Amino acid sequence: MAEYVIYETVAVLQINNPPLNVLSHHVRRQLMSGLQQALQDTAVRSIVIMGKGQIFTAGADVKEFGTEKALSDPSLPTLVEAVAASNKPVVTAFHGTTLGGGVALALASHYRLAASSVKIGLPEVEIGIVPTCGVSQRLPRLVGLQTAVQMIVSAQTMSAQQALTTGLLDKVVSGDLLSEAVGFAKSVEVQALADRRVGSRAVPGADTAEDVLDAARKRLVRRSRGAIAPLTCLQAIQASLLPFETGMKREAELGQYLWTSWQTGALRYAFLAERTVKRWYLPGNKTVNYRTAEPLVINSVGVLGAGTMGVGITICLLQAGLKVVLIEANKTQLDKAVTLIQRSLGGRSHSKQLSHQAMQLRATTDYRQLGEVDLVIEAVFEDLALKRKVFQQLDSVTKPQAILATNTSGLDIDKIASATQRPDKVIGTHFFSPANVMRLLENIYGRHTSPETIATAMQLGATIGKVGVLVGNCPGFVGNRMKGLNFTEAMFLLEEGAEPQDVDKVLEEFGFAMGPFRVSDLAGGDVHWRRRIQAGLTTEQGPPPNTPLLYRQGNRYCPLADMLCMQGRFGQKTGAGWYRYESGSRAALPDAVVHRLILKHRQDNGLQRRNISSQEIVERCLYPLINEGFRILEEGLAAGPQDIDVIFLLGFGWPRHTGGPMYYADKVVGLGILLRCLEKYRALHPRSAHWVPSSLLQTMATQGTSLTAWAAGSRL
Ligand SMILES: CC/C=C\C/C=C/C(=O)SCCNC(=O)CCNC(=O)[C@H](O)C(C)(C)COP(=O)(O)OP(=O)(O)OC[C@H]1O[C@@H](n2cnc3c(N)ncnc32)[C@H](O)[C@@H]1OP(=O)(O)O
Repeated sequence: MAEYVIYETVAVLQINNPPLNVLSHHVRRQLMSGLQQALQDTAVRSIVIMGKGQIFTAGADVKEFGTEKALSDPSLPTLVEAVAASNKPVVTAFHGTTLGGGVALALASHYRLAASSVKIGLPEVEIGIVPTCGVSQRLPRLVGLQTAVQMIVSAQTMSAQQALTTGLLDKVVSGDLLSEAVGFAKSVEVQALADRRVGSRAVPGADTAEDVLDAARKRLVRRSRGAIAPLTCLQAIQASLLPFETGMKREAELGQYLWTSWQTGALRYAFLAERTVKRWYLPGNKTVNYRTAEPLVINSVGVLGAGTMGVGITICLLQAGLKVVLIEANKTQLDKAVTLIQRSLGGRSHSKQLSHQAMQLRATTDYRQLGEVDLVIEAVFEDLALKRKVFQQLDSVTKPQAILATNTSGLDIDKIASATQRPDKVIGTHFFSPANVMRLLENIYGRHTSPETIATAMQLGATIGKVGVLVGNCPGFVGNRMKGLNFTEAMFLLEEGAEPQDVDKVLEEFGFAMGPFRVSDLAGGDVHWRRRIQAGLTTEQGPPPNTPLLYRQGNRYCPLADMLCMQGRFGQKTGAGWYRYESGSRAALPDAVVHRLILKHRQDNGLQRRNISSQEIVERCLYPLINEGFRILEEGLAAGPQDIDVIFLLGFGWPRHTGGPMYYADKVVGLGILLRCLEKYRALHPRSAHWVPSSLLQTMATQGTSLTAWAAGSRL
């Protein structure tokens, strides 16, 4: 709701819709009625709009989007224009965070005041919409095109000081916001309003406008990769160079275009899915969930292994204010790690002083120092035997109630847990590299993992700023199990006629930051080669004895990746992989050596080259992965499609504007079409088991059920 209070001549309208004061329909109705009351009351000479609670407002109510309420009277645009038309001065005074529609209200007001700690932002582009309600027209008039482009297209927040400097704010206050705002409103009651209306101003620096817009357009064409919102937002900003009323009409047209696009739905879904997965439960037993399980309090964490992952994990733990004991047997490696950590936390660069966070780190070669920690994250080399040995040791040196987490990207959690006397306290915490940057944490529960252990790992993820997704235990877990198929098919495409750069280009145009071959070169081809060797699919010298070159363990197999690794071509780190790299450069250059290798492989094995369409590349690389996602749901290894989608959005660079693999299958491709496509490729490639459609997909496609609707119904 919104509250209405009079302070002498000032009417104060306070939004009170906890926790985030979103501008839901009932709030808009009350704000509108308060505004009308203030305009009619002759004793009122000025109006203040502000928020109660922790923030001013998180903007329009995203959960209302797509429902009748979003457009019900008064809609947000109607309310904003009523504020703009007020013949009494309106002062918007904000604190905490002010986003989207909140900024629209402020820009329509005659004066803007903010607490010094405020963060102001326009996240609309991230949910695929134009900042309408006049934002794209008023903001450039107030702060200039350059800053408007920066704010609208990057969606980054601005501090109060920056907002003051750019002219977005009239005043930053440090005292009590309500009394400051009331005092300020009183002081402007006699001022003329005409030149306070932002819509009546001209855009400053209009003579350099084309240069600014051109540069932004070029940047966005390069970066957007299929997402339509950023360029559409830029078009709306460009319209601010037109007369205000014409620009507002253009803003509305562009707003409508995005509002009705499928990408908006996908981006909104992604926003909500990231929050939905926090409400975790065991797919097979919903009684074990975020409400019933209590996390342990974690004050100190041990990290075992000071390699790249161990360092990244340590940094995020320290950044969250936790105490960390970092253990590494190799003293040189340990010292190197400590330097990296201290540098990353901002200590030691200009002074001898360590940052407070860095001081919470104890680095040692002595395992026994783990005696007092509440939880250990093991981050040693990805080798089951080694991890089992380490867990045995951990079991004996840590206190009995300590939780033991393993950072593995696919090893069996139960086998690791069985090396200890406390399998109930063992859990997988799969961090993604770089661990201090990537927001995903895939948490894997084993057969014996207790609800308390799960709750603690999920809570720890939130504490260190990650989005934790709970999944069941299977080879590769959810992410790598699905992702592996993408690479498998990408290689088959090479056998059939494509080059690595063809496949990468198509998937980059689809929206991935990097195609599978560039990713492989970045990650290092040897990592997966070792895994294939461990799985008995290949050896360091080539196929295992008596094994056909193109088939392994009953399935079609492409040996090209193994052949590259046997030549020491591991990717960027060796200067050559699927591409070649000139010294010191990360630019992937097509390599004649790889071209000839593929050609010879085709000739030696009688593989016919054919032209492969972009559509086939997309279908072949993505549909098996999606099919595997259905199998994962069927096997009860993920609570819902949102969990899988969040894993791919945050861990594997899946283009956000498509919502994630499961949303994309459901809402963009269509389950019926997906099923028919899988059946087509299954007939063409009978020796690849991943083309066999999952029974869940078959049932849903045949019954015409929507996956996302089914999931929304079953979620806690
Ligand atoms: C019709 C007019 C069209 C255009 C003009 C106006 C457009 C807009 O205003 S679009 C909306 C712009 N705002 C956002 O996109 C807000 C995004 N929200 C956030 O960034 C964060 O929520 C936050 C920084 C504001 C707070 O973060 P945090 O404290 O971590 O909380 P959570 O993110 O976990 O959120 C808690 C809870 O609130 C729900 N929520 C957040 N924002 C909105 C919103 N704008 N509308 C509806 N609900 C919102 C969020 O989903 C969480 O709830 P659940 O756990 O139930 O999902």
